[in-house]
Amino acid sequence: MKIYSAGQIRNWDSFTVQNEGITSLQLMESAAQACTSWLESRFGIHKKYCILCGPGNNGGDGLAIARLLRFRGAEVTVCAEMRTLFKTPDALTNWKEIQQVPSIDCIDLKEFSEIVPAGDVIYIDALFGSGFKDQISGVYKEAVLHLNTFDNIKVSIDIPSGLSADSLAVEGSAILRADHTLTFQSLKKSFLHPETGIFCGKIHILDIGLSMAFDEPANDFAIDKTFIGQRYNKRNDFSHKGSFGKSLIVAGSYGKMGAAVLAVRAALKTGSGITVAASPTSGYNIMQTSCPEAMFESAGENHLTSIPGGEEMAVGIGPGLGTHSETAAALANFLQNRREAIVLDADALNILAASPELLRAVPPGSIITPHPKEFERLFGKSADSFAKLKLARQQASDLNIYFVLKDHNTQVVTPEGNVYYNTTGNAGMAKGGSGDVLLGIITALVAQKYGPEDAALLGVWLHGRAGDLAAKKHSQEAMLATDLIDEIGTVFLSLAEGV
Ligand SMILES: NC(=O)C1=CN([C@@H]2O[C@H](COP(=O)(O)OP(=O)(O)OC[C@H]3O[C@@H](n4cnc5c(N)ncnc54)[C@H](OP(=O)(O)O)[C@@H]3O)[C@@H](O)[C@H]2O)[C@@H](O)CC1
Ligand SMILES: [K+]
Repeated sequence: MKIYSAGQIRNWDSFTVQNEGITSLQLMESAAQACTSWLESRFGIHKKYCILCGPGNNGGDGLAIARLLRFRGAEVTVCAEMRTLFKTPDALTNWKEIQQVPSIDCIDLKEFSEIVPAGDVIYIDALFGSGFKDQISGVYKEAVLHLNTFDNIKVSIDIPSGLSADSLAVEGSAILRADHTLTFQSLKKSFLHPETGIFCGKIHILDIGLSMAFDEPANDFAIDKTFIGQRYNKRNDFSHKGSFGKSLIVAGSYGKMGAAVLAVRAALKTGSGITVAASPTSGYNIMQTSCPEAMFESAGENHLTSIPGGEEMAVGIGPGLGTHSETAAALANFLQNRREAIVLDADALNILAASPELLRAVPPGSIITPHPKEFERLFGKSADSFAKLKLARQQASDLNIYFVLKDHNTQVVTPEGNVYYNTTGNAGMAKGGSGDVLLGIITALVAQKYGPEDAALLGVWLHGRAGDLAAKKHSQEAMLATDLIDEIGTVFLSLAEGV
């Protein structure tokens, strides 16, 4: 799914009006109907709503929702700024319609800050949407700050008010903290960054009938199920283990063999035909017992002192390696001789951070998977996640490599400057071992001849989906990286069925 900017969303709106033979007022009605149906299916009928309406079309949506909810038997109060009222023709039309509907209470927004919340009222935020600029002030700010103190359920229409669709909010500005955001047709960029996404609560994408023929270039994408379905290659019945390639997982040191085992098990479960663990000899028994399906290649005593060439193999390096100077030298030597793309994580990245000149030796097309601290060690501190992404885009292009920036919505950054936000995964995955599993998954996909972009995209999506299934079974608190590996099979089954 493409992620359009606020300006492009406006173009999408106009395109739909021009090409689908509907008016902008009908589009507003369609948006209001989608929201009303969602509210009823979620909260039931005959509920009490208080709808805060802003001056533009987001406010117009709120008014149309108020009318539809009232017709369906809900108790509805509308709060709007009576001094300036509504600025767009469609919002004004809906304001006139509201006057015809019996028993909708209308109160001035300036009185809202005096309101004491009633426990059973659901608050709808239709103050500002994609036309919002800068920061909230005056009566709108007071309303948002007051509403944020309520424990009641808060539902934002399209975007939490005060949040821009495309960028970080102005520091210190008021933003509505929603429990749910009902957004139209596609995700907005700000929903996918931690500083801004935190205001959205649970995000629900509603189809309001924007034209599917609309197509403008974009550099930002969300990795969703349809997208993955197009990139996943089903196995054919006449394959043998050689068809699925060989993975070499270079991982582990004395006391850190767990990370190596997780990466190797993940590679095995992701379908690598032949999987070899290159680890220190002290980890031999651990690896052979935990992963009998894998082969073992000794590459040092207690830490790695050499890295096998891995010719014709997909190579993933990093989990549990440690940063011993001999291991660092082995990695430097390997990079200088390796031509084909590789996957790097964890201590491999820490070694690169200590010798940044080595970054230039990373083969083109390689995938590196830093968590926020590892990225900072490699490229320095960024002011925020938007600035970090800009830096990652620049580095991916300069170094001709792919980044997997691990985060709440992990981002895959390509050398061409595209960013793909992952939409699977949960907070239960923010624990030791999860990154080791991701390295194993991506390496196994590279072994199966996925190009680096598809391996990274499919890898992060699959990893997150397996994490979601593990959380469902065990809870976010109790789930382990091994539980995640156990769910990889279920994800493949659903992919093969096209679900
Ligand atoms: N996408 C679609 O296809 C569809 C979109 N729809 C809906 O339309 C919404 C977008 O509507 P929109 O463009 O009218 O903008 P919106 O967010 O209501 O705000 C603009 C108003 O706020 C004002 N304003 C701005 N910043 C301000 C500030 N800091 N402080 C104070 N005021 C400020 C601004 O004033 P101005 O800048 O013009 O002076 C203007 O009056 C979208 O989110 C969705 O809900 C659906 O109806 C149907 C299909
Ligand atoms: K809103």
